[in-house]
Amino acid sequence: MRVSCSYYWIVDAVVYLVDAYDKERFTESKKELDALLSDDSLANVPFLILGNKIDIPYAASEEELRYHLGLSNFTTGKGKVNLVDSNVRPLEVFMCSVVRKMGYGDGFKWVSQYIK
Ligand SMILES: Nc1nc2c(ncn2[C@@H]2O[C@H](COP(=O)(O)OP(=O)(O)OP(=O)(O)O)[C@@H](O)[C@H]2O)c(=O)[nH]1
Repeated sequence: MRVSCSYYWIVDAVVYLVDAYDKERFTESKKELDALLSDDSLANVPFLILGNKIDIPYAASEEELRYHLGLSNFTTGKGKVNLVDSNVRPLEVFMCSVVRKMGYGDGFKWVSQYIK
């Protein structure tokens, strides 16, 4: 059963939270992410990918997560990057720890520049 379309109507951005510690589920995470990225109703919507649980030593690094999610060549750059005329969907990976309250703030700041 596919229910994802019932989660959103008008979407300014997608925040996709991945457990960076749960390496066995990276394939599943990639599959779900790919489905969202290829969804026509989300075309051009900025994607913030958060790699969570980096307080755990064995958690994947940012580079590892990019690789396993197939994003190595698709991230558009941190900081202020003007993509207005480029027709490129803003997409970036930020690592975070929700329990330590760190990392996600930079991600939300980054994505907010693309929300009108
Ligand atoms: N160490 C650590 N634990 C966290 C962090 N964020 C959430 N957790 C813990 O992880 C446990 C499970 O939460 P999630 O991984 O979010 O679980 P879930 O996504 O609902 O479940 P799954 O779909 O099975 O992964 C809870 O005990 C959380 O407290 C984090 O940043 N660091």
